[in-house]
Amino acid sequence: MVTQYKNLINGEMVGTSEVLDVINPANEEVIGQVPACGEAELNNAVSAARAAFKTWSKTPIEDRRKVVQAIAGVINENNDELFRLLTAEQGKPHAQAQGEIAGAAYMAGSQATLDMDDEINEDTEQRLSRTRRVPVGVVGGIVPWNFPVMMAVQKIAPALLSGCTIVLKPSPFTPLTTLRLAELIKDVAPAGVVNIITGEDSLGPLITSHPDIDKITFTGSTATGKKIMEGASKDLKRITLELGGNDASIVLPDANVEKVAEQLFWSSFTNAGQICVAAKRIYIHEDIYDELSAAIAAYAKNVKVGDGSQQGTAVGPVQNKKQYERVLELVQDAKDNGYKFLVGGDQKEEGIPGYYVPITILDNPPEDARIVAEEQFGPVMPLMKFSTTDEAISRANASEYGLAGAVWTANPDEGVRVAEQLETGTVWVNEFLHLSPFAPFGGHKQSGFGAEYGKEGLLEFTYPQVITVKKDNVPA
Ligand SMILES: NC(=O)C1=CN([C@@H]2O[C@H](COP(=O)(O)OP(=O)(O)OC[C@H]3O[C@@H](n4cnc5c(N)ncnc54)[C@H](OP(=O)(O)O)[C@@H]3O)[C@@H](O)[C@H]2O)C=CC1
Ligand SMILES: CCCCCC/C=C/C(=O)O
Repeated sequence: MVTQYKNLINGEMVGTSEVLDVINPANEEVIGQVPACGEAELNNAVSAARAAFKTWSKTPIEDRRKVVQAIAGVINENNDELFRLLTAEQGKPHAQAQGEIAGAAYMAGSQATLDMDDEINEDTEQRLSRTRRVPVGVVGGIVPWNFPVMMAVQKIAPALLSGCTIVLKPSPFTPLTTLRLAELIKDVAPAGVVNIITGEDSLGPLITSHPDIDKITFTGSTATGKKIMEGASKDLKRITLELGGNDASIVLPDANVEKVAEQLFWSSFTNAGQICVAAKRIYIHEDIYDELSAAIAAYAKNVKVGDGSQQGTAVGPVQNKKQYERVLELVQDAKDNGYKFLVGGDQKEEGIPGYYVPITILDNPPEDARIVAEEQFGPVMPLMKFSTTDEAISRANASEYGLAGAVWTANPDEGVRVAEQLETGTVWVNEFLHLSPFAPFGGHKQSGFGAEYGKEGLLEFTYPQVITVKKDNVPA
């Protein structure tokens, strides 16, 4: 008997007669069914959020903070149950799933400490002008399948703290952990403040163009981001878009090969490479290219790809069939063009269920190879050789994306000099995949706009309202 999950609407867990199957990518078996909501259920959720907004937006921020902290608390308390379910639906190995759940709780708890105090613009004898922040209203949150819990919480926490209410749609590929989380949220948040609904691919566009939703916060592909912008333009909804990336790492010649090989590997292969900020193009200086590429390949050969619930698995399957086929297509294109593979290049053994892509590392493919120029979003790592730092910077910047990047060097000052020339919203020097709840995270160019996290991320859920009092003109 397949477990039936319900949606959270107006403080109640509710189902629908139509349901959608959810598949475990490690074995392609159905592991749960979720409601297939349409317009009627969406309208109920939006009405509940609108009604709750009246009170929630007037609730003191200190009380809203407590609710966000309570959400962080229930996530932490239920890590053990949540991470197993997350592995089953998303595919990531247990340790990484545990990390995502703990990370989501940490991000929510930390964001709960943020403030949006009034700011004084002018305080003179003539006038007092201040900016206050007012919540935008009902938020529609749309999230993908690579970090379902982190992404859900990343939308819910700042929305609630700002005084907004939310209708959140998980990806139909990975809704289960979020719906379990919905049950936990039901017990700690007032009815209607958080609503979580699932449905077929018609649901996202319905949310985007719903006349009573005031803002969309979205994480996913650039192509979908553009559609959302279009759908939201009718009512001039506020939007925050966290989109794709084709993030470059630059390894300068003074980098210690032994120290960076393993870290570079995980900057590309964590979550089977399905991270917007994963390193997707690695530029290595020619002086250390042979040694470093050999060290990465040697490390890769001992990494186990398999079912994330099995001990020893370090890289799980790709999350869904569509993505699996896309990654295989890019690998096949590289083969057809005769590019050299240091590791991988073949498909999994025939007859084994699951969306497994063997670890794939390419040896110096050209810039215009599809596997370099496109966002792979899979367990794939092209290594490329460069001669001068300026050349590496210019190749790194030759992308329509601008999400993140990294520089690896024994000289952090030089790392910062290079970082400042990269056209991305985040750059790490001798670090990877670290996001802070206190720093704005967002893309340049076609990686989106707006920010999440930090005060900037919180303010995205608000309108500024400027109140000016003319002190010397009181008509008394
Ligand atoms: N930046 C990131 O973190 C991510 C980037 N990607 C990139 O996107 C590629 C495709 O992945 P895919 O799953 O198709 O990602 P999408 O961007 O299509 O999907 C992400 C979310 O958006 C929803 N959605 C899709 N179309 C619309 C629409 N027109 N209006 C409103 N919501 C919509 C999806 O729901 P539904 O499935 O029901 O349509 C899902 O909840 C990947 O290969 C990868 O390159 C993917 C995931 C995350
Ligand atoms: C271990 C890395 C955590 C990154 C979480 C943020 C991911 C964003 C995205 O893929 O959109």
